[in-house]
Amino acid sequence: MLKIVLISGKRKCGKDYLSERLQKRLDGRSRIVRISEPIKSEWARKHNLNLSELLTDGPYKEKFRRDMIEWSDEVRAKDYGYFCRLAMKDAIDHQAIPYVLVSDVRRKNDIKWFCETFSKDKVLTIRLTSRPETRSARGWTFSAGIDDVSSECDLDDFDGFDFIIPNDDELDEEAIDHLLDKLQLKYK
Ligand SMILES: Nc1ncnc2c1ncn2[C@@H]1O[C@H](COP(=O)(O)OP(=O)(O)OP(=O)(O)O)[C@@H](O)[C@H]1O
Repeated sequence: MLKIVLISGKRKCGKDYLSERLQKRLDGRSRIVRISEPIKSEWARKHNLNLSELLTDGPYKEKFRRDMIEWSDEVRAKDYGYFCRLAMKDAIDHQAIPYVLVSDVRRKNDIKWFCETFSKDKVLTIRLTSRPETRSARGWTFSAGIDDVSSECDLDDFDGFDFIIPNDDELDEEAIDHLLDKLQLKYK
């Protein structure tokens, strides 16, 4: 049965890290979907930029982050599901893979779109939290226009998460299995 896990958390809380750990443990039963992918691919096409560099975690992505946020907000204002729909297109076409891990959920409207589109019983929400010191040690520094806008803060006051997971320490295999058990996702 299709299950969609929506993973959110502030920058450098470990959303990608956790998604990859879960995917590895689920061994072929899951795929990772990133809402930022269609944002980046449309942005790259529009501005004739290098998409593969934009998709990696580095200075190139950071250089365009603020402008991409502003532009994608304008698109979302007209259609809040626009990027979620594009990001999920391939995943829906490959339903043989039962679990989808959405690794960069940032807004209440993202959650709303998934619940409306797939029904609430298929959707699980995770909020990852890390202390500011932990995030700094992972390379985060506060940037005005990025850390104080809705793409980063909209979910701060959302109180409907199914699971809130602290991520300050190394997650060992037992911790990953424990989380998968809580999510009721099957692994071997
Ligand atoms: N529990 C953990 N143990 C060890 N390293 C971790 C852990 N969680 C995250 N990291 C590391 O911290 C860094 C930031 O994590 P990650 O890229 O997953 O954050 P993110 O929330 O996806 O960030 P962003 O929103 O900026 O894309 C990565 O180098 C990742 O490997």
